[in-house]
Amino acid sequence: DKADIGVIGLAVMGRNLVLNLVDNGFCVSVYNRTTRQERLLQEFLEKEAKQLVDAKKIIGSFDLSSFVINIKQPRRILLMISAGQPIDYVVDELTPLLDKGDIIMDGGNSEQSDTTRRYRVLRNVGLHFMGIGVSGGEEGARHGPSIMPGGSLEGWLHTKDILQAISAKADGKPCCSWIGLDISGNPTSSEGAGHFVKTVHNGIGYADMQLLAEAYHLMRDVLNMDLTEVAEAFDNWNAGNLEWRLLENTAEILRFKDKFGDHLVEKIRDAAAQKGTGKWAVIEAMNAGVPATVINESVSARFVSALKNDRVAASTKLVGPSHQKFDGNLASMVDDIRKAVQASKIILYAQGFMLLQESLPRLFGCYLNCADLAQMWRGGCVIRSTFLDHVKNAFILNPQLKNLLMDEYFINTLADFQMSWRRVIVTAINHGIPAPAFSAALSYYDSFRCPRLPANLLQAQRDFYGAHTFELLEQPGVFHHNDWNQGKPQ
Ligand SMILES: O=C(O)[C@H](O)[C@@H](O)[C@H](O)[C@H](O)COP(=O)(O)O
Repeated sequence: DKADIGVIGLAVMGRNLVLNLVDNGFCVSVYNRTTRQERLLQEFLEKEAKQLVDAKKIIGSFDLSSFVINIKQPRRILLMISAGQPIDYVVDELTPLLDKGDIIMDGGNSEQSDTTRRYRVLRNVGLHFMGIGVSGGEEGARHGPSIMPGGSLEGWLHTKDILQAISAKADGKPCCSWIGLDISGNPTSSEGAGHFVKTVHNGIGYADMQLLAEAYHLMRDVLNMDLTEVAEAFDNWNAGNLEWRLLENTAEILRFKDKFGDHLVEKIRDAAAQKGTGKWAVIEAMNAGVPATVINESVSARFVSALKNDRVAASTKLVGPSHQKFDGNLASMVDDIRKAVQASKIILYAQGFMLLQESLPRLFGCYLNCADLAQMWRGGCVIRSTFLDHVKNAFILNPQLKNLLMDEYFINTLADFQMSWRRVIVTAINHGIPAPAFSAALSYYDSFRCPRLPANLLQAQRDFYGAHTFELLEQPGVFHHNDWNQGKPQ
């Protein structure tokens, strides 16, 4: 029997997706470039594949042409390899082996413009290219990731059944639906839109993680809570109405003790790495003119953290507030921090969805169904949480909603939480604890709800030094230049 689909790349994500595909009854042709170091295919066939009920469901090939021959036509091929050059390399090798109508899906974290380029090149030779965002790590790949498919609509028509079968489910619905609608809401091809949605997902993930890191920093260094107490607090929050995967994982991390009985997390060097997706999201936000300040601060916080040695040196020179013991009510401050996390999260998602709504038409000439996307992120992915139900409801109530902050549920939640939020940031400032994501979120909130920002002065300054002109309040759209030297002695 020929395989239903082919998978190239048997590292963590690839091989777990293969097992997930077999669990869902699909026969899979597998291939992995064999290098001296890597005998992933050999190992996979000898280990995981052997343990399967029906090992015949996996067809291993040590060369690309037999890998291709083993797949039913139109062939559906999923690449689970590192983004960048390796994709171009494999696509160039594959293309001559394929027939018109075959489909290549890139399931890695590729940059959207690379995906758009590949989509256009392959379209010209009759092949369907899709860039699909896959989120959820090892566990997600094995038991159901969130899948964000974009690119060739024709390709989707042939892969929808497989991708929705292996994806996570939330409320019984797959966390996988097509990304790319035309102006009247019909599905349309969308070039790199699927990967761009994944990039923004990751940017949001960075900020979700940063918010929890800032909460932990305050609870550990200002409230002097030990990590087990912090983990308990996080579990209580999760038992409440959050059900937030990252929060669950973070509590587990805080509890984890190494063989010496010490909290491992406290031994980890505080210099955060990043592979690029968060940065791409920020760059696109700048291009789109969208203030994605919470993601921006979270990416920058990783850059600051990476200056570990400089920070240690600076800590002996730069003066902060004298240490004061926290003398407030611990339980209410912990609850204030919970509200600060949730309020900041609302701002973060409002900015994230605005970035997507602004960018998809501009970059890919297509539109997004935001309620569908909230459903896609409701299960399987790194950012999954019941919070996304409120996002989904907001867009079901008003599909044209431009900013989540104008949705009733979020307006009321922010009204309830804002004073706690302010207390937390003031406490952080008074204790010299950095809270870039909390602060950026609150600043955006106060800016967005401010009818008169001081940007009138910015316009005057720009006109003063560069004659860049300004509008008058009573005459929007008409630009004036003022002679700021008039009346001055020449
Ligand atoms: O959604 C996911 O499953 C993850 O986000 C995944 O894509 C990956 O773990 C990140 O890309 C790592 O990102 P950094 O290395 O940049 O933190």
